[in-house]
Amino acid sequence: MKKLKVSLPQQPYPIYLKKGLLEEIPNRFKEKYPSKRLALITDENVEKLYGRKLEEELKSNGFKTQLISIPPGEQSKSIRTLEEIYEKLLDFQITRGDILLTLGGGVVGDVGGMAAATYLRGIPLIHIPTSLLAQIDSSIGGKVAINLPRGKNLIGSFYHPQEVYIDPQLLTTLDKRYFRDGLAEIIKYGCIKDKELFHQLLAFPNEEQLFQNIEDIIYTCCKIKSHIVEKDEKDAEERMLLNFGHTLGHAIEKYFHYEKFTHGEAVALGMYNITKKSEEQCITQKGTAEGIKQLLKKYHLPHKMPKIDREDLIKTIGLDKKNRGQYINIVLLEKLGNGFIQKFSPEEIERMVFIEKD
Ligand SMILES: NC(=O)c1ccc[n+]([C@@H]2O[C@H](COP(=O)([O-])OP(=O)(O)OC[C@H]3O[C@@H](n4cnc5c(N)ncnc54)[C@H](O)[C@@H]3O)[C@@H](O)[C@H]2O)c1
Ligand SMILES: O=C(O)C(=O)C[C@@H](O)[C@H](O)[C@H](O)COP(=O)(O)O
Ligand SMILES: [Zn+2]
Repeated sequence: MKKLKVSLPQQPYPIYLKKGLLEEIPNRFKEKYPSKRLALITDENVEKLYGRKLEEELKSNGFKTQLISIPPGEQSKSIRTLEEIYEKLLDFQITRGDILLTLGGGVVGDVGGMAAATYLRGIPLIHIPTSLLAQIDSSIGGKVAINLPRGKNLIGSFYHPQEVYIDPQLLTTLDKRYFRDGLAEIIKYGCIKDKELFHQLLAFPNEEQLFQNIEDIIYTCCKIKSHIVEKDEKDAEERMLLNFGHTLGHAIEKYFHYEKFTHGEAVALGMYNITKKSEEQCITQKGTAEGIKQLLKKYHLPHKMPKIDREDLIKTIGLDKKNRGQYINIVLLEKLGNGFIQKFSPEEIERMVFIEKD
């Protein structure tokens, strides 16, 4: 078992990483949380694969549990789904002395975490991430959110879990498209902080070989994210680096109504196209964009900007949470492995997001 820690002064929490960890959870909880009642939030896919079995085993270990299953996919990051979760938590009469467990990908973690952060003004939360993206990104750092039609993650909070349990074994059932979603965020870490990781991803002959090394890759990503969150929990500066590719990426997701592109695909588009632009403006070292393009193509992630109404794009970018006053903060690369935050005026941003056809 590998263990990391997010050492936040008010609420440090452990991250456990081990193949087969899911099966150990009922016994671990029996020792750690004997009298707690557990609400288990998952989605309909993960419920069938893992949720029902986990609930049964928790029950046979004496826990009173309530399984709450939401439709899979981005559309569940909505006020309507959140309200449905609230109603079920109310029926279950969960209290602040109990635990809300999320078992799923980033969508379950975000909307389930939002419920934990707000129901009764806060219920203790534990994440059991089941997608690659959730294991290397969304289950750590405390960002929880839902979308509005006009913008991504516009409603949310910083609400950290008490613990995170990562079982890479669960990735064996993950659809390739969503495995690649997680790869986009791993590529992001390589771009902003770790060029060795970037080159390692390039060096794997194929996804199968990469998967052989997934536990070490997950550990590396969790370490990078934990370190950044410890330095800047609330996105004041350094943590914005984790948003590389997201200014354009979130605008793309929203423009296509959170349907056409997954989050990882949109972030891939954002990372490449903003770097192409910043290279053209001699902000980024020549050749960086081409390197990103090669890696995205290797793992079947998109790089060609879809046709988007410019006004809509500019308007959505104007809502980005990294903005401060009239200025828009965008994460750029000086070179591979070295991200930084650049401030743009609204006029300057027009030049940055006018994307010619590739
Ligand atoms: N809070 C954060 O810090 C943070 C970080 C990154 C991304 N996110 C958010 O995460 C979301 C994307 O997360 P995602 O890529 O996990 O998408 P997701 O939660 O929609 O999961 C993708 C699909 O895989 C299925 N699935 C999940 N685990 C599975 C498994 N083990 N086996 C088989 N199927 C499985 C799900 O049912 C779903 O159909 C976006 O909303 C993004 O904004 C949040
Ligand atoms: O944890 C962070 O900080 C991130 O930016 C991680 C991102 O990968 C993730 O998509 C996050 O939800 C985006 O944050 P937001 O503040 O732009 O909603
Ligand atoms: Zn992301």
